[in-house]
Amino acid sequence: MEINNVGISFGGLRAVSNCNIAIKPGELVGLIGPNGAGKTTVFNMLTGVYLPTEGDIIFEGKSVVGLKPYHITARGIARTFQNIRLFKDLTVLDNVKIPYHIHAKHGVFSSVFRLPRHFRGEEEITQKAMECLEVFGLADKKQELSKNLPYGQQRRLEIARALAAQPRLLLLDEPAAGMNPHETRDLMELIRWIRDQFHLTILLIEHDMSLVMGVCERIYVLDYGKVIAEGTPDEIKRNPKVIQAYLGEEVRV
Ligand SMILES: Nc1ncnc2c1ncn2[C@@H]1O[C@H](COP(=O)(O)OP(=O)(O)OP(=O)(O)O)[C@@H](O)[C@H]1O
Repeated sequence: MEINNVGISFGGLRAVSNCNIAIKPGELVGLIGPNGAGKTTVFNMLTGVYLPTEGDIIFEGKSVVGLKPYHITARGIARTFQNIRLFKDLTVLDNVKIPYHIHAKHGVFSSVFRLPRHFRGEEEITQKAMECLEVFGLADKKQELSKNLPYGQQRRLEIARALAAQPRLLLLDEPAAGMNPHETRDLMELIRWIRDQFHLTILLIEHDMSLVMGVCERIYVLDYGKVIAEGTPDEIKRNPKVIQAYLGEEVRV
């Protein structure tokens, strides 16, 4: 994935400018920066929520700029949100089944007329969704309404649902927000594991510096909408520009 000279303005505000980020297949990369630096805006441009004012975003050799979020998901990019956005009144299982339909082979025709192909397709989707829930330790919660899960499990379910869209690039917006240190550590191990297991590329936004440093192989730092540094966790920790950008914020490294 390549973000080439991307920028966006909201009225007079340059939220992101001249942003260049390149991620190779299989990398686990962090995107960090102080509050309001433009991290979520970058995710919103990658997923078609916002249209960049300039620049291009190339995924697997083709531009995704101008595509609708649904089409971008179908092209292989899935995300989670800073504020959990589950289908609250659906069960845990249904939350994970829905994205599998993007790739379902049984079409609308066989579903409307309840043809055998529809039932075979549904069975296959249920099985895949259950396997996905197993990975996230949520299989025994399959019939619960997602809104009734404890917070940490809702966060895991959101990642499970993103994974169910069978992406090749997974974007995680503060996946550990609100989790306790124990849950956070487990989640980070899980993120590494799913990257390896499902051959994913992952870009994640995270506020907890120790966490980003521990899990990511490479990090980009945004400040006032600009990439001010890129490097390994060690390089980033020592980078004077990064230290300067974080002055006044609590930095846990
Ligand atoms: N739809 C919008 N309309 C106007 N301004 C916006 C919009 N979306 C984002 N912004 C502004 O763009 C800037 C970057 O916001 P963004 O949410 O991307 O930052 P962030 O780095 O993700 O911050 P945080 O760490 O606090 O989540 C902020 O000044 C924000 O107020």
